Amino acid sequence: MNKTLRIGTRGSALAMAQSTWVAEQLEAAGYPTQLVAVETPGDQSTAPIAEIGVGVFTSALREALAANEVDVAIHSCKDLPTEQDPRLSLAAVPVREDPRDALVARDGLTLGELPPGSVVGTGSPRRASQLRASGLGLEVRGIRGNVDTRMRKVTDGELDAVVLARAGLARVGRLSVITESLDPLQMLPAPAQGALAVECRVEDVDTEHLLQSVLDDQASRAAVAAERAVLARLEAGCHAPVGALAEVVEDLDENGRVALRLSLRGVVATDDDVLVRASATGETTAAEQLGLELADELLEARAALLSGPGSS
Ligand SMILES: NCc1[nH]cc(CCC(=O)O)c1CC(=O)O
Repeated sequence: MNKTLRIGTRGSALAMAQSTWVAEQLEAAGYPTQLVAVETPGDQSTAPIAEIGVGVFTSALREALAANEVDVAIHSCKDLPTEQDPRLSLAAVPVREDPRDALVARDGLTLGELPPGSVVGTGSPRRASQLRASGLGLEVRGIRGNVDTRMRKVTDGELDAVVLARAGLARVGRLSVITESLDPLQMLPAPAQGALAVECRVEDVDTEHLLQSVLDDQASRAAVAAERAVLARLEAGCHAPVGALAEVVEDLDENGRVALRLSLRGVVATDDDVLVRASATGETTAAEQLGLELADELLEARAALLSGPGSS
């Protein structure tokens, strides 16, 4: 098979970097590619993402793919809605970037060095809840815009710091602006942060196999499946901010033998920024099940907290 693969991409610097990387992998494996620009309403809007919905960045690309205008769609996996589009197949989850959130602060400061009252910008309710729960006395302010717009607010002195996905900065070659990569204990990343999702049409099995064999990474796919299952069940049960992170680790299986297992952590915030946490370990082959079980644990713990002694 040597037809040119048409790769649909958004025009932002991050999207172009991601699509170019995928194209390079495919070209290196002997498959000719062509990048096709697709505009999405999410790139035009300046409203908070929490209001316009997470699908804004991905739906136009998915429509172009379903309509056979392109053969491959590349998304940031964390921007993808949790329900699979029945017309499309998630053909590959490539090796994931470092999933941590990153602090970009004035004067090279780390999170712990920011004095109480410092103003930290983020448009993400998940990051906001974890920042307010940190006990550092930080003031959180909502922001949006591309990486440069957000960072300019720090250099201009309007904000003391912003929190961004480390992976986004890595992909556009801007790791040097980071003043601290935040430990997941302090800031659990969004489900699937740092991972790409590569989709094709469900009936295009040749492309599906090709994408899978060249690009798919089993450990990244399992981790993302577990994290997105946490999100899917929590979306159904409440609308609170969610963080989740799964990692493939060496552990003992049920028979006491060393095996690669999936270690999963989750956090959900209450309306007044109390954080409820849970963790679990399971088979990499049952990633989704592990995520669903962890979500149930989080929902129960959250319900117990909200109805517990002290509340009326
Ligand atoms: N919500 C926008 C978005 N979608 C994916 C990334 C970064 C790359 C990634 O997480 O894969 C970002 C920017 C950010 O959160 O700072």
